[in-house]
Amino acid sequence: MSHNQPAIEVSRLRKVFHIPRRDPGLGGAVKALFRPRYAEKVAVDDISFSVPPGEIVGYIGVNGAGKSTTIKMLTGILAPTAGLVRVLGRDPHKERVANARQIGVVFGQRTQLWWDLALVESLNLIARIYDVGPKRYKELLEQFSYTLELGELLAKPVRQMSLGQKMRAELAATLIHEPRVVYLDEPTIGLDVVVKEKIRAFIKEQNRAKGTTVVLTTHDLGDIEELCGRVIIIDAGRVIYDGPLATIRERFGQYRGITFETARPLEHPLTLPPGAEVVGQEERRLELRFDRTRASASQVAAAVMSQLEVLDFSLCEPDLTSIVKQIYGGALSEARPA
Ligand SMILES: Nc1ncnc2c1ncn2[C@@H]1O[C@H](COP(=O)(O)OP(=O)(O)OP(=O)(O)O)[C@@H](O)[C@H]1O
Repeated sequence: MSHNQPAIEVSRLRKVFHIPRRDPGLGGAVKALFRPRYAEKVAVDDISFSVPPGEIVGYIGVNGAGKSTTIKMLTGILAPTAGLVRVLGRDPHKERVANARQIGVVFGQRTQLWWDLALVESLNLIARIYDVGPKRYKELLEQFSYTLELGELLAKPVRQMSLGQKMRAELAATLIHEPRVVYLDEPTIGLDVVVKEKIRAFIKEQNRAKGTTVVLTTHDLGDIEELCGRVIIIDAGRVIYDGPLATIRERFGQYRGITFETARPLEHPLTLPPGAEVVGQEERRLELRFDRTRASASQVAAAVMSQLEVLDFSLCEPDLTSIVKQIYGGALSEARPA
């Protein structure tokens, strides 16, 4: 691979799924058997981007946006309907074996470890499958044991591990053959803050030390904040933003969310300070958003509490759904969808 060749290149990529459609009931089942009909679902709709070697890029979007489908085409599991994919210069679907040697994948919920084997035995096997030399393997095992704190986990079978332990084990297994490109799908989902931090530090270190290219899919904006200089936001199969995280932070860091738990459901409209608005409401939960340059959290809280009996409230950072909504609303005029 030459120096200026991107690690990943995707051009006009499309994936269309054909979903069998049938009328309800037995009649429908019989009819479908003889004359199957299909509905088309365009999961990835003309996506292009390229990732230089050594970059950590956040690939984000709300549920169903098309992230996993893109990753599956990048790993070679799925063939594109149209368009081009190149990973380290290869077509990942046509050259699956060669591609697999140089990539690593963590899919949040699934495991590549042997359920009943002690972690170290799984790692031994994986190292052998990927031809990791014994000396290098020993070094890596030591490094990983240190940064991922694998210590007493090495002797433990995966079935006995907690969620956070499993994820640390999974990362070790994925990186033990030193892949040049790594796809991480929700690597910190469901984990507590301490484990999240460990995992983020590990990813950062691998990237810095080895120039590993990382594509990170996550709903956790904390992961993105800490790891990614660049984000690609997709929605309904299309790229709606591709650029520095800093731009997103500047434009949206302005907004904060505040959620109230109230004694009774809201019955009348609220009077709020300028820059504050209600964005969600259900039963006894009230979600507000406010512009930090125009109102403070305490002003908003005081206004709500003077009109409603509040049991509890919490502040939150802007989430992805609200960012996507604002992009559609024109918050990033240079990145508006076509
Ligand atoms: N094998 C399949 N057959 C039919 N439709 C599919 C298939 N896989 C995905 N889809 C559909 O394609 C769209 C994109 O799905 P995809 O899994 O890529 O989204 P995602 O962004 O990864 O979502 P999530 O964050 O929920 O994982 C969804 O509407 C989904 O229902």
